[in-house]
Formats: sequence, structure tokens, C-alpha cells
Amino acid sequence: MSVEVSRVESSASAHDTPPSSAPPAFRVADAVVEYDRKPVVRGVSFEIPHGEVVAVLGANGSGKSTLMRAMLGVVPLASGSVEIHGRPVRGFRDWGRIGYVPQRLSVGGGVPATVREVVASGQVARRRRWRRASAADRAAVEHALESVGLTDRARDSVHELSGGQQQRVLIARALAGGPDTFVMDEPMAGVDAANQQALARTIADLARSGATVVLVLHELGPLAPLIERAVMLSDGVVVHDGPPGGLLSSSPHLHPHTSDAASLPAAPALEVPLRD
Ligand SMILES: Nc1ncnc2c1ncn2[C@@H]1O[C@H](COP(=O)(O)OP(=O)(O)OP(=O)(O)O)[C@@H](O)[C@H]1O
Repeated sequence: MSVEVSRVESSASAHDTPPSSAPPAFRVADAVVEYDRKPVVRGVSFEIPHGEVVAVLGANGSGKSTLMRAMLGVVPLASGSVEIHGRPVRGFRDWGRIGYVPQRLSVGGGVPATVREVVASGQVARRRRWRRASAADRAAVEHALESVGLTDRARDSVHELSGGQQQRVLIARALAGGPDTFVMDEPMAGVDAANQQALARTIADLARSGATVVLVLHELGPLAPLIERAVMLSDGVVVHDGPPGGLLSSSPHLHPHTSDAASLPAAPALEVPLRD
């Protein structure tokens, strides 16, 4: 099924383009992340200016997801620092500006949640506590569903969807909050070719609207025209940071992800960034 993509306009967006003097969306300095004392991200440094579209590439296990999670404060740093929009990640509060698309859906096993509910949950960070959804909030949810072609599945349980459809739910959830900064961990994984094209158009619209977009990718595919910069990780270290050039065309160690994300083991809980 091919999806109809409508423009992701500023109506769904809670931001104006920051002035050029704005701090970078992300500033990562000498970041080290360890699991069981084993470093999997080893001294990574870069800045991502606001409005840039960046691909993070690397073989399986090279540390891409871990780096994304560290950039959002979901996993702690062993050393080094991360700033989001000029604030240390631990003190960052403006989560409504951030749209995170994790590698796979991790709605609690037995909890029934409809597609619309999961998408609407993307607005929680920017809604004032206890405030009910406004008409604009509800419209943004419908707009996000439409953008990923899932309007007709809105009432279905997310558990009934295929892996690629669940991936599109996660993207819609990120869109619904109207953030200006996106971190997408393999948003195309398991998504069929027609829908990849449609998602690429949605992401292109985000880029045109001035959003920052950081994407973990295994191949540039339909996103290639958008990618200004590629950061390549190998064994937790940055081995390339610059224009993507022919990086992926001859990378036999990069292989596509499974076509069925739903068959993968559930990801560890990573929905809620660590707070002080
Ligand atoms: N929660 C965890 N506990 C322990 N080790 C982990 C955990 N998550 C990841 N790792 C390990 O850290 C390393 C980096 O994993 P990570 O998922 O960041 O890599 P990746 O580049 O995103 O891989 P992929 O392309 O397969 O998604 C791997 O060796 C992985 O096994």
C-alpha cells in the first residue's frame, strides 16, 4: 500500500526556526558509554547544528543506537558530555522539542493500545500536566496518522500491525508532538518500498521546515538526496564525519535489517529519558 503524504506544516510544529546564533541541536564531547564496564561508545565528539540532516551509519553493533540513546539521556555517559540545544542533557527539560523514533515499539506486552493512542502519546511531553487534548492536539494526531498512511488503522491495536506498520506508528508519534528536533533510529526498517518513499517525503518536509533530523540508517535509499552529512561509527569510534559520498554503495559490512521488526526481541525500556 502506498501512502498519501501531506505536508508536515508548521501547524503540527511547536516551534519557530531558531536564530542562527542558537546553540547546536546536539553537542557531544568525548562521550563514552559502557555496558557492564565494556565501552561501546568510545570518545565520540561532534556537533549537529540546528536544521542539519545527519545520517549515523555503521555495522551492526558499532554503537549507533547506544549513541542515540546517550544523546537523549536514555543511557548514562561513563564520561564526556552531551548538550541538547545548549543545555546539559541531565538538565534539559524541553522534551516537547524532541521527537524520538526508537528502533522498535516497546508498548508493554499485555497493554492494549490503539494506534491513535500511541500516536497521541507523542504529545505528552509538551502538554501541560493534566490538560486535556485540545482540538489542535487532536488535529495534529490525525495529521500525523495521515502522514504515515495509517488513518484507516487508527482504532486497531498496535500489536496487530506488521513491523513496518509499527515503525510508521512510531514516526507518527514523533510527528504528533510537533518537535523541531528528530532522532530516528532506523525509521525505514521493515517498511516496504512504497512507504519508504512516502516517509522520505515526510522527512524531506521536516527538513524543509528547518527541523534537525538525526537518522540511524543502514542504507541511504530514498533519503540519499536529503543527507548532508554522514557520521560513520566503527566499534564505537567515529571513522568518518562529512558528506556521505559513496560511503554506503560499497559497504558489504553494512547489511539491511530484518524485514520484520516485530519478530525482534523487545527493546529495553527507552521511552522516558532519565531525569534528575
Ligand atoms: N542494554 C545493553 N546491555 C548490554 N550490552 C548492550 C546493550 N545494548 C547494546 N549492547 C551492546 O552494545 C554494542 C552496541 O550496540 P548498539 O545497539 O548500540 O549497536 P548498533 O550499531 O545500533 O547495532 P544495530 O545496527 O544492530 O542496531 C553491541 O555490542 C551490543 O551488543
